[in-house]
Amino acid sequence: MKSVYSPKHAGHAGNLELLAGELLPAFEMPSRAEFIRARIEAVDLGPILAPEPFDLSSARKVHDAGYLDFLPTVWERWSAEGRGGTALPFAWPTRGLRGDVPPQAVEALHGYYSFDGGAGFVAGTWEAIKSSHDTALTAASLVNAGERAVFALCRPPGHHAGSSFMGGYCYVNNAAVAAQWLRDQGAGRVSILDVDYHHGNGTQQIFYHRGDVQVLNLHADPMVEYPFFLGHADERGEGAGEGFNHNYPMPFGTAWERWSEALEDACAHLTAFSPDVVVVSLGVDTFEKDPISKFRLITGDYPKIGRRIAALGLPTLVVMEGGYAVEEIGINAVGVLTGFEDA
Ligand SMILES: NCCCNCCCCCS
Ligand SMILES: [Zn+2]
Repeated sequence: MKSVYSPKHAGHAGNLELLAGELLPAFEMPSRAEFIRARIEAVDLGPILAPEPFDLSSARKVHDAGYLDFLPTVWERWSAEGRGGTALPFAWPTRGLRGDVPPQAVEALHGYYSFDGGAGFVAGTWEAIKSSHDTALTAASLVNAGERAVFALCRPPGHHAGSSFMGGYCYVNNAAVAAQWLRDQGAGRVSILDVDYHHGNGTQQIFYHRGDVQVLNLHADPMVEYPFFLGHADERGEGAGEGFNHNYPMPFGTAWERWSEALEDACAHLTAFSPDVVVVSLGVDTFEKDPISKFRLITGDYPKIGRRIAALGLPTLVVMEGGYAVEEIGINAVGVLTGFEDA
C-alpha cells in the first residue's frame, strides 16, 4: 500500500493546550506522525510519497472562505501583537451574543472560528495544515488513478473542523476536502467512515444537508465525552442529507465485541449506499491505553478493522485522524493497513 507523508507537519510543534485547568504540552504532538512513519517502514508497507501541492478549490467547497482565509494569518496577527507561546482563542460568540466578526482582535476572531480552545497556532502551524491537506489530496489522487487503497499520514488531523470552525487539534477537514475532491473528479457517491474515538462533528456538520456524501461515525457518547455537542444517534441528516448520516455513540469501556457490532451495522449502511469510494477517518484513540480516551480496543483489534473495510471491496482512502498513545500509535494505525492488505 502506498502512503503519503510530509515532514512539514513537524513545524506544528510546541503547542500548549488547556486541559483540566492547566496549560499542558498538547497531546497532538509531532512524534505521533514519526512513530507511524517508522512503523510503515518497519513492516515494509510500501513506498512513502511526498505530497503534491494542491490549491484550495475543493477546500473552498466545504469550508467558508472567511474561515480558510483566516487560518494563514493567525500566527502573524498574534506575533504582531508581541505575543509568543501558542496563539489560542479567548472569547466565543456563544448564545445571546452577536456574531459580528471583530476584524482586528485575533483572539476574538480565533474564538469566532473555533468551537473549543483546542486548535492553537505556532509559527509553523499553517504550513503543517496545508501540507496535511496536500497529503490527503495526493493520496486521493492515487486512489482516483486506480490504487485500491492509499494511506494519507495527515498531521494535524481534520475531522473536528467544520465549515467555519476549528477545534480538537483540527483546522482543515482533510477527509472532507478529499471526499469533495473525489466528487469533483467525478465520483458519484462517497462514504466517509470515521472510526476515531471522538465523534467527527466537523465532518458531520459539513455534509449534513448533502445526499452525495454519506457520513458514518463510531464514537464515544457525546453526553459524556468530547466533542459533547454533536454525535447523537438521532442525528440522521437533514433535507437532501436525510438518512445519509449515521452515528453510533457508545459508552465508556466499549471493547471489540460492542464496537465491532457498530462497525458491522455501519458497513451494511455503507454497502447499501453503494459509494464509488470510501474515505476512512482513521483515529486509533479507541485503544485501551490511549491517555485521553476511554474505549478498550486492543492492538490485535486493529487488523480486524482493516480486514472488514477491505471486505467492502471499494477503492479506499485512509486519512489519519487521532490517537494519542504515542508509543503504540504506529503499531495500531499501521495494523489497520496491514489488515486491509492481508484480507
Ligand atoms: N476532556 C476532553 C479533552 C478533549 N481534548 C480534545 C481531544 C481532541 C481529540 C481529537 S481526535
Ligand atoms: Zn479522537
